Amino acid sequence: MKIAIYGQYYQNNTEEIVSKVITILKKNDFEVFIEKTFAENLSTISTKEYKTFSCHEELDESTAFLISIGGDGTILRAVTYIRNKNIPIVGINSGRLGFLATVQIENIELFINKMIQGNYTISQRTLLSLSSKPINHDLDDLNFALNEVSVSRKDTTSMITIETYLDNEYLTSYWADGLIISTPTGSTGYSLSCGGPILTPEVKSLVINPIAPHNLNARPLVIPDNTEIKLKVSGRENEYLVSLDSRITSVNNETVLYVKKSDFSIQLVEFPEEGFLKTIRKKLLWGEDRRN
Ligand SMILES: NC(=O)c1ccc[n+]([C@@H]2O[C@H](COP(=O)([O-])OP(=O)(O)OC[C@H]3O[C@@H](n4cnc5c(N)ncnc54)[C@H](O)[C@@H]3O)[C@@H](O)[C@H]2O)c1
Ligand SMILES: Nc1ncnc2c1ncn2[C@@H]1O[C@H](COP(=O)(O)OP(=O)(O)OP(=O)(O)O)[C@@H](O)[C@H]1O
Repeated sequence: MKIAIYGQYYQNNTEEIVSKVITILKKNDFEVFIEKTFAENLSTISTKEYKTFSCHEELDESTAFLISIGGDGTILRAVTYIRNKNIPIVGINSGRLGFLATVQIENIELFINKMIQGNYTISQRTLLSLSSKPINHDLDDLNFALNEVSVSRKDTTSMITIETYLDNEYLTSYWADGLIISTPTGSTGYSLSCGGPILTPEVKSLVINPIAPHNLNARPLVIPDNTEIKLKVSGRENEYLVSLDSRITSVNNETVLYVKKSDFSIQLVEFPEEGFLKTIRKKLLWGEDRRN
């Protein structure tokens, strides 16, 4: 069986983490594939010994799991390799928060063995896809997001106006720094920081959340995830920013954006000991009250 390993950064402890993972995988006769740039930085790993992949086309669809080593940012990047291949992601958290990457370094052996033995569940995560009129080639290839699509002001402190339509029906024009359209997964990311609600991962909804609206009655709105959202942006500058997770580009004000649920989802491996409810308690200190 094939297993892919992906990491974005190389740190002091990377070597140790990767060799721990590989030792277990080899013991269980897995065929290991490592992302090329990541593998080239690993001095104790011979790239000749392992096959590598350097783009999504080179990641085989028959890969049983992709093990992501890093933080949440690394998982977001891993998604750009997996796309619609249905390869489940196991996130080892060597980063800070590790909200999506739930396996802590000290538990690598325990959880990789659980993965091998099938003691896990799959959490299906909705993604958003983005299209535009006129077509913008910067948005062509990586036009999907696990967390959110956002628009925001560019090169100005002046707010932008975001005319918003749901299934072609006018909703409102937000006057704000920007607007976030978040998936349930993204509801604990940027949207949360802008006062948005937390959605449990399997909820079939999206959140539309203005960024710092200068208005007392603009609140986050939860909508069904089969809604198509149309955005028309205007402002003092000729361009605005569009982000998809950690990726960002500029588009001009004539560009109309269409955001909708992608036709594929991402599978996150979830271990019963590290489920979503425990994660929000542990990592967001959800509901913690020092008086009790
Ligand atoms: N003010 C904010 O809170 C803010 C601003 C911009 C982006 N972000 C988030 O950062 C993501 C991009 O990640 P990056 O690594 O490039 O940026 P980064 O380095 O600024 O890290 C962002 C932080 O958000 C956390 N995070 C990311 N996705 C999360 C999720 N689904 N649930 C809980 N926490 C999550 C990460 O653990 C990290 O601590 C975006 O998709 C967005 O959700 C947050
Ligand atoms: N391959 C790696 N090996 C060891 N440590 C890593 C590796 N990749 C990332 N890290 C650590 O994780 C940090 C954050 O990584 P990443 O950008 O993936 O996550 P993030 O989006 O900042 O989220 P988080 O808050 O979960 O760390 C890095 O600055 C580094 O300290």
